[in-house]
Amino acid sequence: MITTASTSPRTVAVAVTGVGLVGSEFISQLLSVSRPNPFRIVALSSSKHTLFSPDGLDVSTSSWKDQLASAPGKPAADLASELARLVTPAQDVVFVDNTSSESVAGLYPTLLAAGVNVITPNKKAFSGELSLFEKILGASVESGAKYLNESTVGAGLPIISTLKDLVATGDKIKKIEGVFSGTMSYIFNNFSSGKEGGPSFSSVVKIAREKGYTEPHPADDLTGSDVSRKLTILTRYIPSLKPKLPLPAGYLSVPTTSLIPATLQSLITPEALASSAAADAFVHRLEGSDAEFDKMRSDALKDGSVLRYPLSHPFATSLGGSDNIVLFHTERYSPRPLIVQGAGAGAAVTAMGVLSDLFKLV
Ligand SMILES: NC(=O)C1=CN([C@@H]2O[C@H](COP(=O)(O)OP(=O)(O)OC[C@H]3O[C@@H](n4cnc5c(N)ncnc54)[C@H](OP(=O)(O)O)[C@@H]3O)[C@@H](O)[C@H]2O)C=CC1
Ligand SMILES: N[C@@H](CC=O)C(=O)O
Ligand code: NA
Repeated sequence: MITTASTSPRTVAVAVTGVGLVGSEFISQLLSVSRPNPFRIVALSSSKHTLFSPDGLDVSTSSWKDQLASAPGKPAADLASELARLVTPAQDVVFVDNTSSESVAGLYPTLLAAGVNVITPNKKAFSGELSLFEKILGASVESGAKYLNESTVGAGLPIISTLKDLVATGDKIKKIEGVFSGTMSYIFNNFSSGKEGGPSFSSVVKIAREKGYTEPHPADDLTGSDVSRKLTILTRYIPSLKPKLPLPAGYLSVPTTSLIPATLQSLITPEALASSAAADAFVHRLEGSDAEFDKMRSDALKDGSVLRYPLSHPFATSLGGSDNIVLFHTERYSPRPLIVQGAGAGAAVTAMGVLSDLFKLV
């Protein structure tokens, strides 16, 4: 819980779990916060190694990776218990989950119940079983600890905060439309730009991955499940759309069309989606389907379309890079919608969203 009335300067104990693309960039941004930096890093952890010091780690941008690599492991649940013990009326504790792990997401209710704030770009807890989401809400209300997840939709773009503000101030959401995938945006902006020919589909997916736009396994983007998760997250902030319990296992409310070629379908299993070796193999195998995607591109052009919209649609040519665009049509923002647009994927903008959530807490 964050309080404002205090006579001594407060510091905030921050534990960072997941030090991949977004996590590393987040640590770098956090360590670069201008003085006085209110944040003290008490833990850094990957799935194999954990650095933990209740008084604050002595780490720098150039040293933390080596320090972490030589540290022993600690299960995330044990770290959660240690963090719970750090919560006192004088000390705020924040758990920052930069993984895409469901098991780490499953710890949020326990952390929140113990008064540990949770900040994350991980979509799993907010787009999976509704019962987990409800436990998160309940634990947060009961203890006063906050959870903030701006980067789960549109990376650092203010989409969740905008939606929450609209709802909290009594506006009525009529429709939300947009482009919710940085990866899809990048792929289609570069693969099918409305001109004859162009790069191969697999090469563009590979570059999107190298640029850090894709999920750890790019199939999570190409199946549409990443977009489905984001839309599910948004629906949960719209009171009139709140689904009713009980929901079937694995429930996701938003159906999407998959771009995975039929020949590669068998590679997409839950185990594969959690494996970086499987992700490498998948991207490699995608080359075998390039001719299929070339044909889709030229067929679309013959119909006066790019591979997502007719050329006349504003989204067809007005977006570049990994841009997302979200149009909120509401009672107040009508007939012209409130529009949020900008890069919707990549380490820098995602970590910025996570760090800005941290600033919102203090
Ligand atoms: N990339 C982007 O543009 C955006 C990403 N996001 C989200 O940000 C999150 C991170 O993405 P990204 O950095 O690209 O993914 P990465 O795969 O690069 O990083 C995730 C890290 O989590 C670690 N990890 C996995 N399980 C655990 C665990 N149990 N405990 C500690 N660490 C663990 C993995 O490493 P190891 O197993 O080696 O420890 C890995 O390094 C994801 O949830 C993603 O959906 C959200 C918006 C945009
Ligand atoms: N893989 C995602 C990253 C952000 O959520 C995307 O491409 O949008
Ligand atoms: Na966002």
